[in-house]
Amino acid sequence: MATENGPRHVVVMGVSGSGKSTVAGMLRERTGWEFAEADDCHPQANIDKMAAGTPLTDEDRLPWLKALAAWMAERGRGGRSSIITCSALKRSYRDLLREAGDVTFAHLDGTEDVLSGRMSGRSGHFMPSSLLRSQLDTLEALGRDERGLVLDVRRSPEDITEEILRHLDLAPGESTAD
Ligand SMILES: Nc1ncnc2c1ncn2[C@@H]1O[C@H](COP(=O)(O)OP(=O)(O)OP(=O)(O)O)[C@@H](O)[C@H]1O
Ligand SMILES: O=C(O)[C@H](O)[C@@H](O)[C@H](O)[C@H](O)CO
Repeated sequence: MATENGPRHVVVMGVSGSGKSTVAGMLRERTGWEFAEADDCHPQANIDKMAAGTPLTDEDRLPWLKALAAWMAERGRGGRSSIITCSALKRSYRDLLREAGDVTFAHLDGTEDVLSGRMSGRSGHFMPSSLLRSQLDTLEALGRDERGLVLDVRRSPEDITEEILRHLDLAPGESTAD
């Protein structure tokens, strides 16, 4: 639950194929908040590495996470709320992102079965389904002290979006562009 009246930031998180882009797109439509897709912010070396089937290391992710935190913080300084997609698999990664200000994590949670089906059902994405296991092994669940919520990916994207909006205390249908 948000505790401030200033700008807020939502990180739609989860492993590959969990629906981050889909849900974040709906949230953006509903809120009018600024949006960044973390996959677009990876350096090419990271994309190439994942496309070749090699998981990223902490070192690979660190500059990328810092850049995402800086992007949110910059919006916040301008009084603007924002939404990003980001795997945010480890608590230490989320600690970095939290430095941006009032950050809520919406974790899209699903089993390997469901997620691998979704990954193989899409085309033209650099991420191979073979990396899903390492993503799930790396994932650290949200701690009770971390601001956020967990959503089952078997629900519809619309339903998930509504729940995130309710969690943020944003009435359904309300446009809150700020
Ligand atoms: N709640 C949902 N129910 C059913 N299908 C979904 C749901 N959310 C997303 N999908 C579908 O699952 C696939 C993966 O979704 P999406 O690309 O949004 O995931 P992602 O987490 O952004 O993936 P990545 O991090 O690998 O880019 C897409 O084909 C999308 O249409
Ligand atoms: O931290 C990571 O390993 C990456 O961000 C991955 O999660 C992918 O970029 C993303 O999921 C696209 O499939």
